[in-house]
Amino acid sequence: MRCAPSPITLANVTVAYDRQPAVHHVSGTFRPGSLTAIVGPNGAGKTTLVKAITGAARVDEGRIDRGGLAPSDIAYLPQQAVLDRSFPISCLDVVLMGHWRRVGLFRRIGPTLLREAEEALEAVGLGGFGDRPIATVSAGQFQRLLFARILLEDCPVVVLDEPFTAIDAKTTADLLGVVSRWHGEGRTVIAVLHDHDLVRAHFPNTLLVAREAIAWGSTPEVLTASNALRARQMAEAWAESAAVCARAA
Ligand SMILES: Nc1ncnc2c1ncn2[C@@H]1O[C@H](COP(=O)(O)OP(=O)(O)OP(=O)(O)O)[C@@H](O)[C@H]1O
Repeated sequence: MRCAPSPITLANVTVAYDRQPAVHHVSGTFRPGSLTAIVGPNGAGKTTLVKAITGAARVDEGRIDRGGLAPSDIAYLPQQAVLDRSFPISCLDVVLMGHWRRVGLFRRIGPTLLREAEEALEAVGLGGFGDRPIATVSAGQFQRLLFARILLEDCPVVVLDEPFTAIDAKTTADLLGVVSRWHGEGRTVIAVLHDHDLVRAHFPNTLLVAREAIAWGSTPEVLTASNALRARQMAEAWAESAAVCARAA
């Protein structure tokens, strides 16, 4: 790992689009080496929150303390829908992009880096796929590819947004194995997920969001029927046309 993970602390974090808060007043800490699921109804602010954590969205109020880590120390896998697979490059090229933080865009990729990329492809079950154009791989194979790229990035913090959506059971199981490997290596892993059974089985900690943090702690304590009901009620009560958050910061 490039460096040790630090706690990531959210203090009263609000993120807004056009002054309309998407998620607000979230406080809490992702401990170093923790494995946390972020769950909540559609439109609850999960993606917005992880974008703020990775530095991809601006925090309007409050603060995110990454404990000295830069946003570039955080590997981020966005939702599949935002990724364009028509780009004419090979699977190996995609994985090699995982090196750029360490070597820059223009340094020659030598045999060691190339071998690491091939090993990453093997690790996600895509040995031999290096020369394939990305337009020819399935959605599940492409997700494996993106996990291989994160393997190369070697970041202390990994943030995944809905990594198993539209992915079959075998691919999900294999990629959960990679998540478990990252956790075992002491990295901090945060994943936005919708499948509560999967969260219960594989994620020790959970943050339940419905525009604000409904609960954050150990998964069995967070994923209760009463918290789920509260989250649903909060999400349904949210008026999209509501004015700027009225609650005092
Ligand atoms: N770029 C944007 N501009 C304006 N509003 C946005 C933007 N992105 C998200 N929003 C709004 O912010 C709110 C939270 O969206 P977000 O995508 O963070 O929720 P989510 O919990 O990840 O949802 P889902 O589970 O459906 O992916 C929604 O009301 C959404 O319409």
